[in-house]
Amino acid sequence: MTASPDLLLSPVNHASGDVVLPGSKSISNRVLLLAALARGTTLIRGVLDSDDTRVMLAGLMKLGVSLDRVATTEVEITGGIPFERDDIDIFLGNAGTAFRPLTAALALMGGQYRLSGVARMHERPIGDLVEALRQLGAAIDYLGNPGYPPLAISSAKINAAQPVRIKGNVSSQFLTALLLAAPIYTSRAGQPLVIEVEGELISKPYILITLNLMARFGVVVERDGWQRFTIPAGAAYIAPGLIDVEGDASSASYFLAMGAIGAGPVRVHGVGVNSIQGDVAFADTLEAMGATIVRHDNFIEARGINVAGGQKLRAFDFDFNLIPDAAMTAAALALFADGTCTLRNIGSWRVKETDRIHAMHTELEKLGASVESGADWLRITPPASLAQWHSASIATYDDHRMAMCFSLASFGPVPVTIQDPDCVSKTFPDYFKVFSQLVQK
Ligand SMILES: O=C(O)C1=C[C@@H](OP(=O)(O)O)[C@@H](O)[C@H](O)C1
Ligand SMILES: C=C(OP(=O)(O)O)C(=O)O
Repeated sequence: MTASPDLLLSPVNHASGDVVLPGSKSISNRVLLLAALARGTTLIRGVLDSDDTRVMLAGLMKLGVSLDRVATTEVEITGGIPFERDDIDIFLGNAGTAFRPLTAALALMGGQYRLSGVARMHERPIGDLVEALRQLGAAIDYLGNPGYPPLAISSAKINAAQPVRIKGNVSSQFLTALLLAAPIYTSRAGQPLVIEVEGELISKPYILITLNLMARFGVVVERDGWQRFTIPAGAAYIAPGLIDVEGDASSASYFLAMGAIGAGPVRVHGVGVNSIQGDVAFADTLEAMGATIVRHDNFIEARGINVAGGQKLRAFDFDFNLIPDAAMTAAALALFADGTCTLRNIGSWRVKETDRIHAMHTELEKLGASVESGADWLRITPPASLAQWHSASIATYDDHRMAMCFSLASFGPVPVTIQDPDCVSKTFPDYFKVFSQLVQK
């Protein structure tokens, strides 16, 4: 794919205003699949309209799911299993939340399918999920490198007599995928499906999103800590009628960060105190850095210092394992801190849209920061003075979050160029339009 033209951002001084957030990617793709698997009709409102949800929708349509796009952000789905069509090729771009759950669902459903994505998706691991599905009898072949997409799935006899063991230290999406797909088995079987997590589980709040949404579709998972999950015998999805998707809490992080460094207030609408998304905890990180946060039922507001006027955020040293996506926003904010900032326990960054530890390290250095990094950590010392900032052209590595994070660098004293800004289309096609409406010179 050809890259979009560079975007030059001149220095900005102030940010304030209101943002209506696009729908949550994590909730949208889970709910689209759940509605497709559920008996009955679900109207889903507030669905994210972006690359990641478009590949999920296109995949479901190819599978013969009855799906009506009522409006850009509204989809009506009449579900039921098995899906109508098989023996098809499904392309899922670089959407982890589409690729991993669909792999599990189709492997348990029966039928022949070939699943592929963009080149980077073929470098993102899926072996731990495939191993778990094979324990259940699933027939999955690697069409390229072992442990990675593309995959070929064939019909097989599924049997969950023994607990299935799955690793969760590379991505929580493998456990999410198995949980979401489990009722395809339990609805037809006279026995429960028991999942045991082997070793450490990362990104835990995403599992809570999965369990919450499964419950809304009538499947209550019995849970013993983070170790053991039981989907009861006979458990089947039933359409809840209507689902409203929350605003995306990871997308909210960029705007809340703008309120924190551009005086504010910036108010994001669509997420609030009762959000089921772990990334709302990014507001706590901002508070620790010196921002003032107001939390409401359906909005969060940030106000803070004015870095253009010479003020600084408090430096931090945090474990970011629970909020790996919003953690990138914290890394960009380190440019405005009063000392060295450390991000720990972010090893999953290595296998996301790009190697994010490498990408962050390289691009923050271009702006004048001193950066060190290791297998699962990043340490950033901001430019010592305004004179130490360098104007830079930031590579974005086809990673939407690199583009969105580095827009925050425009609160510094130098112009910043964002390469291939349209890569934000993975989760937030309008990001730079909304950004420009909030900032003032
Ligand atoms: O389940 C989800 O919706 C997600 C889980 C996280 O991935 P990992 O579990 O791989 O960290 C996160 O980074 C991703 O953007 C969305
Ligand atoms: C890691 C991400 O995406 P994916 O759902 O493809 O894993 C992300 O959006 O930051």
